[in-house]
Amino acid sequence: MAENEERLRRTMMFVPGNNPAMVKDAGIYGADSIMFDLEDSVSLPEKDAARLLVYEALQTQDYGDAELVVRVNGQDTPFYDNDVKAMVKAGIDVIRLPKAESPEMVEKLEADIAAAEKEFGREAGSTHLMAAIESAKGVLRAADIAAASDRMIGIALSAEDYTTDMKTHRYPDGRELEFARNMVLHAARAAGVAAFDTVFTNMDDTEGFYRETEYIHQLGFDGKSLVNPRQIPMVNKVYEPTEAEIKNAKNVINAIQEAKLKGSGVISMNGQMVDRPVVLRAQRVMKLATASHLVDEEGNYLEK
Ligand SMILES: CC(=O)SCCNC(=O)CCNC(=O)[C@H](O)C(C)(C)COP(=O)(O)OP(=O)(O)OC[C@H]1O[C@@H](n2cnc3c(N)ncnc32)[C@H](O)[C@@H]1OP(=O)(O)O
Ligand SMILES: O=C([O-])CC(=O)C(=O)O
Ligand SMILES: [Mg+2]
Repeated sequence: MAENEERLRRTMMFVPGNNPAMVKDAGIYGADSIMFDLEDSVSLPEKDAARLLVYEALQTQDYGDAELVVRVNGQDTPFYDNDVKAMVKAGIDVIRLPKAESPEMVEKLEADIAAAEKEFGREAGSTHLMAAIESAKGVLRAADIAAASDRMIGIALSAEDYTTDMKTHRYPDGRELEFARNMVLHAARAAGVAAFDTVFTNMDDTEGFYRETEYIHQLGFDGKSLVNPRQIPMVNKVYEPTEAEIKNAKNVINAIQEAKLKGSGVISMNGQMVDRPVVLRAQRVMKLATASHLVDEEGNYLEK
């Protein structure tokens, strides 16, 4: 799973699986991950048609470097088995389990994926999975859910269903989500997987979207689930390191390389101690700077 752990996942865009135009064009907006939805954006009569459409698109469309994810229907629905089989057969990168409430649910998905890989001649272990936490039960078991499978790439908070379960709704200040956000984030970090914040559904409230994204970026989330392509550049903007952060990160990496040549793991740079955590943070800044096209191949800041 090494290559997945290293992936940037700032933007994971939902694409309704029953909408041919959206499914076809989903690759043009530059999302880090494209998430085809077979669950709540697809009405019951359209479930089979959506699965067929996404299956076909995965065979024929070029989605570039984007990670391809599908949200299957829940394990308590008659659609789940066919969803998992078809998506593994099509070679999807990641299956997202909605409404995850226990590690046993993740283990079931893992077993179902493994069986499908065998049935359809896919490489064993090549299909990854993630879980969406959408209820009080799920939040309270987030740590066990996040650690339940070697195929796990991340867990996501799903606040629309979660606030319904909690008998509240979403407020502009997001205080109703504080506990869940912190639980999901800590569970993800403890398990060494990615953490995704929930969707923001008011497309006209740009200010509110920026406020929420800045907040979850500050907390430490890897990124957000999105519902609209207009949200992608806004998230990327928030995750873009500043010129000062990039220049400092480059200096840190240079300094630690020099120190290593002299056999030391810790040095002082402009009076500031530089050790492993500082270097790891600098490496993440450089990765985000590269993704934002803000540095050249040597990591030098590109003046705008
Ligand atoms: C609680 C939950 O489960 S949330 C997850 C499930 N929900 C979803 O998946 C909803 C996904 N989003 C959408 O369907 C739409 O973005 C809506 C309904 C929210 C807004 O739709 P619109 O007002 O038409 O969006 P907008 O005008 O910004 O669309 C601009 C372009 O982006 C496309 N687009 C919009 N949303 C998406 C999307 N999620 N994926 C791919 N393309 C999209 C539109 O088709 C349109 O393309 P065009 O210019 O070629 O015609
Ligand atoms: O995963 C998400 O953010 C969307 C979702 O299903 C929810 O909020 O219930
Ligand atoms: Mg939901």
